[in-house]
Amino acid sequence: MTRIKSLRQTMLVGFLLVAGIISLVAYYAISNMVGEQSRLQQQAMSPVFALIDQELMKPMYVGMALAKAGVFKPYLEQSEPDKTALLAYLQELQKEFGFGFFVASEKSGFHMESDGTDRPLLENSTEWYFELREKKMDFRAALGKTNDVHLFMDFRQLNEQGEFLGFVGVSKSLRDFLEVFSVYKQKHGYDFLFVNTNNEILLTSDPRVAPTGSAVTSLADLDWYPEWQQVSRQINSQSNLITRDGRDLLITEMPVNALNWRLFLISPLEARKQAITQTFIGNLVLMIASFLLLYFLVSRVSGHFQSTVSRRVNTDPLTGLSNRLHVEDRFQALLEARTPMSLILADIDHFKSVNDQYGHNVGDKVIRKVADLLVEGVRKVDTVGRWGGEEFIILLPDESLDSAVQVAERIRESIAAYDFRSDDWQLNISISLGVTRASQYESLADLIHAADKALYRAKNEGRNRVVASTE
Ligand SMILES: Nc1nc2c(ncn2[C@@H]2O[C@H](COP(=O)(O)OP(=O)(O)OP(=O)(O)O)[C@@H](O)[C@H]2O)c(=O)[nH]1
Repeated sequence: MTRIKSLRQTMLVGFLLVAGIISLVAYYAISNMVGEQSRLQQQAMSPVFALIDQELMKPMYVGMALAKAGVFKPYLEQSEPDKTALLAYLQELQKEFGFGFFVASEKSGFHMESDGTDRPLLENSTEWYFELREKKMDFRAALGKTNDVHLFMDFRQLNEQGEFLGFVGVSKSLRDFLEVFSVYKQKHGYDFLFVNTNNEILLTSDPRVAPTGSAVTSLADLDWYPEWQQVSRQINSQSNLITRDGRDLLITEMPVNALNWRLFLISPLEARKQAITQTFIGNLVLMIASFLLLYFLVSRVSGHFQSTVSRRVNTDPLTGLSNRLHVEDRFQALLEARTPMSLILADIDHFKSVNDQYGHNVGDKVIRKVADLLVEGVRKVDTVGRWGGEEFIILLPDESLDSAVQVAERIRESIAAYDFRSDDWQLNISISLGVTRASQYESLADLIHAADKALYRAKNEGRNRVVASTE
């Protein structure tokens, strides 16, 4: 009972241990995946912020600072400003910051750029100026429609009295953007698109949809956009997975508030998948190892349980010999295998007087010792069982009656010669044995009946002897 209880406890502890390991591994696996996903997400995003900052925000803030400081106002307030000095100033700024600067004067009606361009402000050639003036816009970032497309950031200029003086600002060639973008694309593996409120693509790393002097591509013209829009509406997410031509694309939308634009990041998932697959394989190996451990533990525990149970079911508790059940099973197995065998039935002589004289404990000790001597006297293939109180049975496969009689005789002698003793007792013990041989298809009961008759004769003939069955 105690053994079963401790077995149960071991199993419980084992299961708890393995459940704990599996939970830990699962937790570790999930947090690893999430961690990996976040790492990749961050890895993808951080260069984008650097890009926006360096390529867009910096020109915008420089333009804004110059406009606010009013550095061009002296030129804008004069009807005939010193254009040579103005151009020199614009060029100096371009050299300093690495992008273009421009001034468009309402009073003297010209538009001058740091690359030397100087053109009159006319409704049919500088529409942007008149459009911005009409709309009274303070700031706008837009593409200039010339052959060499530029991004212009225009800042409105007013004098002290609030009268309109013109526009000043910065410009960057789209070619410059494309160069920077292709470096980013090569390094980080994704495309990006900047679109304005009209969904027009203003800046992009994809030359196929980059604006030209004559045409601007709309977001709606891109093959992935309708599906992306539908998914993002459905699940209310700005980051969605789209499959195009067998490729998984993760497309993320982010607002660029300062410019009133939106940025779309299009990243193919192959590289990300590889990293996640690696993490997954690592976790899978851990999982399998845990399951193997669980399997190992369960089979160890169940194996132990099974052998304990089968030992308990098949063994006589006093002697450790096979019990009746096991002897019967063993006999059946030999019968089915058509193995010829002999059978010995042995009984301790005058055992009642041992109990009566020395008590049951001494009687038990004698029974145990006789059992040991029986086992010592036979082969490994033979089965020694306790049939009743002081009665034993031995199955001897492939043994003829004569040799079984010889075995019985040897055992009898060894027991008769053994000095059964302890501090306060000493006994002469003998056994009587009946031997029989099984012919095919005989039942165990029949065999025992024959052996019992022989044993009965041995007892009658004076005990401490072997009698072979004559049946
Ligand atoms: N100590 C002990 N005694 C047992 C056990 N099983 C049976 N006995 C005793 O064994 C004795 C068997 O006695 P009997 O069958 O009368 O025969 P016997 O005294 O051995 O005499 P013979 O067999 O005729 O030589 C009885 O007293 C039983 O109580 C056991 O497990 N332990």
